[in-house]
Amino acid sequence: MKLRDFIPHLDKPAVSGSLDTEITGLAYDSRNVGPGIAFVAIRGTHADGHAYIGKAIELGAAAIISEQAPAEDCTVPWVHVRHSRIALAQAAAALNGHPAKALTIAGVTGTNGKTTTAFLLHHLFNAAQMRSGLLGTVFYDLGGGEHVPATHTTPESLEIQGLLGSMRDNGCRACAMEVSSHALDQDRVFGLPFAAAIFTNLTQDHLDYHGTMEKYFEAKVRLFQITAESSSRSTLVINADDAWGRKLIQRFEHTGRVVRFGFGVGCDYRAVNVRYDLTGTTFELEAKGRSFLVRLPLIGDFNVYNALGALAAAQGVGLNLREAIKHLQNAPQVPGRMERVSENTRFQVFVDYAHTPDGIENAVRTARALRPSRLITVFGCGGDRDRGKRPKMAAAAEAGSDICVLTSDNPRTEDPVQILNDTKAGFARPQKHAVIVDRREAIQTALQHAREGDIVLIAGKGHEDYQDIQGKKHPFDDRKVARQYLHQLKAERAAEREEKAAEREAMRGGFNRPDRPDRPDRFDR
Ligand SMILES: CC(=O)N[C@H]1[C@@H](OP(=O)(O)OP(=O)(O)OC[C@H]2O[C@@H](n3ccc(=O)[nH]c3=O)[C@H](O)[C@@H]2O)O[C@H](CO)[C@@H](O)[C@@H]1O[C@H](C)C(=O)N[C@@H](C)C(=O)N[C@H](CCC(=O)O)C(=O)O
Ligand SMILES: Nc1ncnc2c1ncn2[C@@H]1O[C@H](COP(=O)(O)OP(=O)(O)OP(=O)(O)O)[C@@H](O)[C@H]1O
Ligand SMILES: N[C@H](CCC[C@H](N)C(=O)O)C(=O)O
Ligand SMILES: [Mg+2]
Repeated sequence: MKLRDFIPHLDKPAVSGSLDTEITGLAYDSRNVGPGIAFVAIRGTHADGHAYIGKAIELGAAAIISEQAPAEDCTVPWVHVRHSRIALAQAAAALNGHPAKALTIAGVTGTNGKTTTAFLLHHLFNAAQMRSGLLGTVFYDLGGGEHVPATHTTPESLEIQGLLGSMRDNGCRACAMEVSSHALDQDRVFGLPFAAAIFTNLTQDHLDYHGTMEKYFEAKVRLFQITAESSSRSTLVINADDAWGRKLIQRFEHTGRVVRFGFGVGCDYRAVNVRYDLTGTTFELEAKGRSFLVRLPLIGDFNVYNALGALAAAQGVGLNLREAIKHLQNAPQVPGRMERVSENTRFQVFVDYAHTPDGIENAVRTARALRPSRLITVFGCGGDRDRGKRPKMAAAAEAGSDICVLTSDNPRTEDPVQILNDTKAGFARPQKHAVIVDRREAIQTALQHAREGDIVLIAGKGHEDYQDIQGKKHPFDDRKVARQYLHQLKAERAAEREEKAAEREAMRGGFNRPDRPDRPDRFDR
């Protein structure tokens, strides 16, 4: 593409240099610049990309897109824009041939439930023969049969546009994507024509980044602004049981495109008569004046919300509701979300991604609903993240569990012991719980102490396969660690049983077996 081809897609840019310059790619990091690449300078939380323009020119940048005007003696083509993040999103869309136009995109935002809801929608699209991509925390599915590891829940606009381009090239017609508050704040999804937006809920998280709940909420609101503006037929699917959800409804009620979901009276998609078992949930859906029986192979009342949101959005973008309900019963297990890792054991073990006070409260309540003899909860709090949530997570874990085992969860650059101390402060009865820095040891201790009928809930890391310590990702997967140890315990217990059986056999042989003269019966002596 020539530089001139980008210009109509940008907002009133001031251009200097040759418009015939060939641009083969874009980069927002100077370290990825080379000949043919236009460098887009963006301001970040740690650095200002404008400080790296010199570096980008040294590396052969074909052009610069910047919020600053060029120096008078600058010879490199220069595009001066008002917002370089927005320019990045616009230029990336143009470079990839506006792939979003070929896709029905549904965006999911909220503190908890984005991954699960996006998974459900992705499944519903595919089951309706509408090949779908997926962008989210666990992996990216580009419709080509293989999963791409996720770098972010919602990557930078340049990556998003490239990923959407691959989806389109692979024959996708839809995309279910998680939209994080960071992404909204940083314009990573600028210009995407969302056909539906879903709001799951809003509770405390990421205050290290947003500062206040109000600002965190305002970031979420942007998805609904973008969606409302994207087309006159877009659908705004909002959890009406959530207090912030109701505020959102108030803001967008005038558009006539709000669809409410929840358990409350007055919801357009309402769940009643919910029943749980070890493998899933059954409920009645009241929608459009009709009632449907829904079977969801996921446990937890929070997943009823996720299913309602997914069904409402699916219908909003034109899928048949009855068909969607039928397909929901075959929805996949979301990796690391209330994932049962125990089989044929005397107690149950679940791995879950709860890493907020609300997430912990929900996961613990779900485990409780399965009526364990005791609930043992292993959890920790991430380093370099919202510190205010730490004691609240401890209080939530303690409130629903019989015993907590507090441990590390990605300490990142913080001192793990300090994180444990911050968290422990939220326990009302700290003496009841164990604090074990090493996560493997913590999981093993919980499993070792589990008795028949107990549930061990291992929360916080879900699908993650690493433990981030001082910026280094050490391989660590809660599910593997638990399974390995369960096998070890099983083997040890089998060996113990064999040993006891052998002892009993030996005793019996010694006492009662006249055919063994070497082991005379005690009573014969
Ligand atoms: C807080 C945050 O969102 N940070 C993101 C942000 O980085 P930053 O603002 O710190 O960037 P910076 O280091 O200040 O640099 C500013 C600019 O200078 C450039 N630079 C920098 C150095 C250099 O030598 N040359 C150069 O050009 C950088 O590439 C960047 O463009 O922009 C980067 C590029 O897009 C992101 O990779 C980075 O994500 C970091 C890794 C991160 O951890 N983000 C998390 C918090 C995040 O986004 N999470 C949400 C999910 C949250 C949830 O829902 O739970 C997500 O969507 O994944
Ligand atoms: N609708 C919901 N309401 C409250 N809690 C939920 C809901 N759905 C899931 N959870 C809990 O939150 C955890 C995270 O769920 P999920 O991964 O779907 O959310 P997410 O919004 O994608 O999280 P993240 O922003 O970290 O990617 C789950 O493991 C579960 O414990
Ligand atoms: N998207 C969340 C994930 C948290 C997962 C948890 N394991 C942790 O590290 O705190 C974050 O980056 O804050
Ligand atoms: Mg997620």
